[in-house]
Amino acid sequence: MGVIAKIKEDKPFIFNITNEVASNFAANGLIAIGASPAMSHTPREAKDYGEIADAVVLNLGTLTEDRGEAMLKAGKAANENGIPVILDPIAVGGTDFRTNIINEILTTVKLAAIRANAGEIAVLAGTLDEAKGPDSIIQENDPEIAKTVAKKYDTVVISTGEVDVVTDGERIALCKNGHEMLQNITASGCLLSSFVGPFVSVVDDFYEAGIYAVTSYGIAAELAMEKAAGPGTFIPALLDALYFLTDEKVEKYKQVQEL
Ligand SMILES: Nc1ncnc2c1ncn2[C@@H]1O[C@H](COP(=O)(O)OP(=O)(O)OP(=O)(O)O)[C@@H](O)[C@H]1O
Ligand SMILES: Cc1ncsc1CCO
Repeated sequence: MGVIAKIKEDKPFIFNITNEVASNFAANGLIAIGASPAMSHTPREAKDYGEIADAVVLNLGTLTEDRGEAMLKAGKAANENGIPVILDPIAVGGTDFRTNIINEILTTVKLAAIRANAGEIAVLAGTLDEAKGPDSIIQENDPEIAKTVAKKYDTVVISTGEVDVVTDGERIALCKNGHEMLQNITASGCLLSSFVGPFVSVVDDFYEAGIYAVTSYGIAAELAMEKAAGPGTFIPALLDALYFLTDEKVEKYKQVQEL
């Protein structure tokens, strides 16, 4: 059975501690691909959700003390139950508050994948001091930098930009699907981070799951732009394209180069 068909059959439960900019969009995107999302950010239910989810997504966008605490609790509960955890370290290096919590997550939670833009990945690698802001791309997407981060944290890295890099520290794929209109709406990266959730829940090899997720998302963006007039109409068109995406379309349109 194809990966998307399996997601539609399993309806994986994706627990998201995400930011309020992305929350509604990410929930809709997850429903569109066939997953079942929950968004919550209180530390009081993070452990319970972290124990029963099929994947957990930790997104540092609009960070608060409570959200940081909830992320650590959910991440640890997921680890204890063998549930994959995805980290989106938004604007790492930008403030001490978020950098410290991101470092605490990185050192105490085992991650299935880190999904971030190329600038954020460079900060995690130590080759750049700060990722400017949540929406910025300030850096060429360098596969070697992504590989360094994957090795450092023993995880899959999904480093996004015009070309997305997916690596587990050994294997590297350049994923070329996508559309620049993704840059003209907010939270397209946040939705992608949540979107990786259902893929790591149904594909055991998280590197392959990452490739399939970014490629599917990129193809949906390309198909959406066949209908959209600009950023405003692109958002619903992207949700439509995610809803109608199939494994056959992914096979037909995928542009993946393994190095
Ligand atoms: N120049 C580009 N051309 C085509 N697609 C792009 C380009 N830049 C980014 N993308 C795509 O946009 C999506 C989001 O990636 P991006 O690197 O912008 O994440 P981000 O900065 O974390 O986003 P956000 O903070 O807005 O949620 C990815 O699917 C990526 O492939
Ligand atoms: C704009 C914005 N601010 C905090 S999170 C977020 C969404 C994109 O990262």
